[in-house]
Amino acid sequence: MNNKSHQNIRAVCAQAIFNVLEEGQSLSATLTALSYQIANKDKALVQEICFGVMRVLPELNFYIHSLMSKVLTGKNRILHYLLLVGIYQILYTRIPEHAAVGETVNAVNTLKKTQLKGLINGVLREFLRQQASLQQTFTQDSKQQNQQTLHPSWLLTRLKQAYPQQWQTIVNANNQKPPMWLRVNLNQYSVSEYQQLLVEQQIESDSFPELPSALRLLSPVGVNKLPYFDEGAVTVQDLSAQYAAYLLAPQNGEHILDMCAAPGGKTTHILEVAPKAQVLAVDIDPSRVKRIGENLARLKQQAEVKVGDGLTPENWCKGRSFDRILLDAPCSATGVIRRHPDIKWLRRDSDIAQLTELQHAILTNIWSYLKTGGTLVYATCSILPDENKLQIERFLQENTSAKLQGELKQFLPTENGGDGFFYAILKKHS
Ligand SMILES: C[S@@+](CC[C@H](N)C(=O)[O-])C[C@H]1O[C@@H](n2cnc3c(N)ncnc32)[C@H](O)[C@@H]1O
Repeated sequence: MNNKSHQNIRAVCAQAIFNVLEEGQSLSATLTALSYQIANKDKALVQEICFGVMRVLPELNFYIHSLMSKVLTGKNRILHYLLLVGIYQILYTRIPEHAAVGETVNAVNTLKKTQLKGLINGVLREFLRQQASLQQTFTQDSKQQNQQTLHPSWLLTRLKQAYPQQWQTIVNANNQKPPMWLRVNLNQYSVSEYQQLLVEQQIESDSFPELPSALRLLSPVGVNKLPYFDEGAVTVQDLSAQYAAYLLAPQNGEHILDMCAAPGGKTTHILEVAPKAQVLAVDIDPSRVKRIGENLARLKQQAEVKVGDGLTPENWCKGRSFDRILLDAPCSATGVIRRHPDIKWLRRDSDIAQLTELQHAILTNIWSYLKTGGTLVYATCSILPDENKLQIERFLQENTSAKLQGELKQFLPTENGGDGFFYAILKKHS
């Protein structure tokens, strides 16, 4: 795309946030769709603003509701989101105030609402005048206690119930920017060898003794900065997600089903651990399935890749059976809120029961394709017991051929550590 199609980036941010909060689109998907409007040099700032607004949304809304007697609605709703973009920059970026306000006010023209330029300018300037007292009210007023957690109340209720001692730590971890973890391809480099390559690029990292492949970068970088990324030397993958392939313990020559596999983060790890395993990777979403192929190609790995529904395996794997199955089930993603803060505003309490039923149905359908003596690893990036512990307890009660191996693993998100994740290893007996 040429530069002419690049827009005022504050306007693009307001549009992206509108698409998430009014249209229910995921932030990553909407930013991909809008990316042709954003110059490469601006991409990091757009990400920073949009993800940041999602992270602190209740705080920004509190300021706007304090400053305006009537919030913007209807055809002018997009300007409400532009105001969030403006205030976020003032509070959370190093952009000088005058530039943050000036650029945000200019975006009103791009959004073809020129008649409201004065209003947007006025609200932002009033915010600058009242900033200190508004911030104090937000952080200290006991009426704002729920809002201060920056989480929706339905999720807070569930977290408090499940983790009466830890919910605050979870909420704090969810409100941080996520660390960037790498999975080193041990077929190419040891962790210490790759760390050395990183040092040569002035990229600092920590290793993590518990997992042989994991490295945490002290500050995130674009993948184009990672040595030999295109040659498959490393994959970007959170620490907790890296347990999946080790718990599955695939062996060369075995038949493995990677169910709900897209975009293939765990498929490629399975093949790094057992390069001669016969892997079938299946996912319901054709556009995401394409990305499994791209990831396999980067790592020069072979697998059978199919679009298929976990609810109807008879349509795509009739007559086959597997030594091991990884079911990385669709879930609330409540363990990865710090990576996808839009989840807080896209999910509804009622989604949890629906997801729990979907997970149960996929697990039950897929179980009959596991050989006797085989292993199934059930995984989610959720921290809610309904999708995890209670799900597995119900399955064990209903299926006498299933036995739990080892303990259930519920990882909670930790600051600078891994995401929230859950694993259960199930063995099939006759
Ligand atoms: C947690 S993501 C998988 C991440 C992947 N395993 C990885 O490591 O890269 C869950 C996946 O489940 C897929 N999915 C949702 N419902 C499904 C269904 N009924 N059958 C198959 N896949 C489904 C989604 O398209 C999504 O890609």
